[in-house]
Amino acid sequence: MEPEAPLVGIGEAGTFAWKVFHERHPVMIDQLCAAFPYSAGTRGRLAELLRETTGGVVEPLDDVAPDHSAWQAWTSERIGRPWSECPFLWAESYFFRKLLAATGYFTPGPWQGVDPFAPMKQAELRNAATAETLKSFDALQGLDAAERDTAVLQAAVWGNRADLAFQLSAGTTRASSALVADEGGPFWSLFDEAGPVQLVADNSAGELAADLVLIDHLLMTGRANRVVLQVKPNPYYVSDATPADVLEVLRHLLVLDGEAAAVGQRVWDGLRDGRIEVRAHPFFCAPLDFHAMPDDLRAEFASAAVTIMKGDLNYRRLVGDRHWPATTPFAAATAHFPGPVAALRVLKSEVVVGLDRQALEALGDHDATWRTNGTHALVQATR
Ligand SMILES: O=P(O)(O)OC[C@H]1O[C@](O)(CO)[C@@H](O)[C@@H]1O
Repeated sequence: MEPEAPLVGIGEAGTFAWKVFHERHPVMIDQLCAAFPYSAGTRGRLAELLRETTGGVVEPLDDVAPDHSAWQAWTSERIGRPWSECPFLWAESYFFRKLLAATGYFTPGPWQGVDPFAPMKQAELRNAATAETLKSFDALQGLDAAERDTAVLQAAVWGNRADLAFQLSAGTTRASSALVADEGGPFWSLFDEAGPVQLVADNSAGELAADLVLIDHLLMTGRANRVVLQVKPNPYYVSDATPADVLEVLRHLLVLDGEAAAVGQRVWDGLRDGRIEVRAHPFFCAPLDFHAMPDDLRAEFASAAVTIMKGDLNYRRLVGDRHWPATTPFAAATAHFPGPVAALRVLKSEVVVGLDRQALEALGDHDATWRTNGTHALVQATR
């Protein structure tokens, strides 16, 4: 593989990453200011954040949050440099960290610890589409084992469409078409004997509910003897799941009927007896890819029988947020990862690897909107 494929950057006007900063972020900030009675000071800081990140230079953090020194290390090289020169992955993460600080999330006072994205996540959890997804879990009971494997996997993959940052520009009604890589067979063969599984979650609400169904299924079928559900330590990328969101989704499942409630109860019991554990390593909000993960997290993944990476952002962090040729083998792009790994993702950014040439030709690489418009997904797996 090419080790030096260029990083995706945010500087080139009109590119997908540039649009995230110049078109999507202003909409998101407007939504936040409509959802909360933020003071003029807070609104001013949010406006300044937009100005800084779309035309300014990288400014240091001015808060004293517990993660301040970690961020100093992650940002020191870029302070004073134009945002337009920054890699997309780095820039987006720092944007969200600064956004939290601007809302007072880290400052003692009434806004400390208030998740600015909570209203959106709660609305998503209670909307009609999520209700329909949760109701559809009832059908699992009537399926045979192979059909149930397929249904649970599909729900976990397509659940990743429920991403509020993405919906800000893509709209909510997209037709699903296809899996650009469909390695369901290799995915299930990773679980040839029961072992500990790591599931690195992405979004809350319907996606997290589908992830809990997958976790329950792995435990119920004896493929996993223990599952660690990794979530974000802080609100991030709008709808990413935090520990508080896990509880919110679980409580929501428990008051429903049917299979959703049954899964909720089994997950609750699993949390109580230790077969399921929720963790929120600080690195999951770092502006770095998984090549740079710290030793303790690497050791966690190394001790897992299988790690499942959910979603677009985790995919970018897994393979590196670079302009890889799409035919770069998934195994080569993830060779740095310390154990068997699978990716379940709806495509919402340009990065993709592991496609065969024929599939790529059929998709038409001259019009690359399939890479970013949320109509395509993938299941990839490697030992
Ligand atoms: O929730 P997901 O699947 O990680 O998607 C988030 C994606 O949305 C974006 O913020 C913009 O598409 C990407 O940067 C990111 O990869």
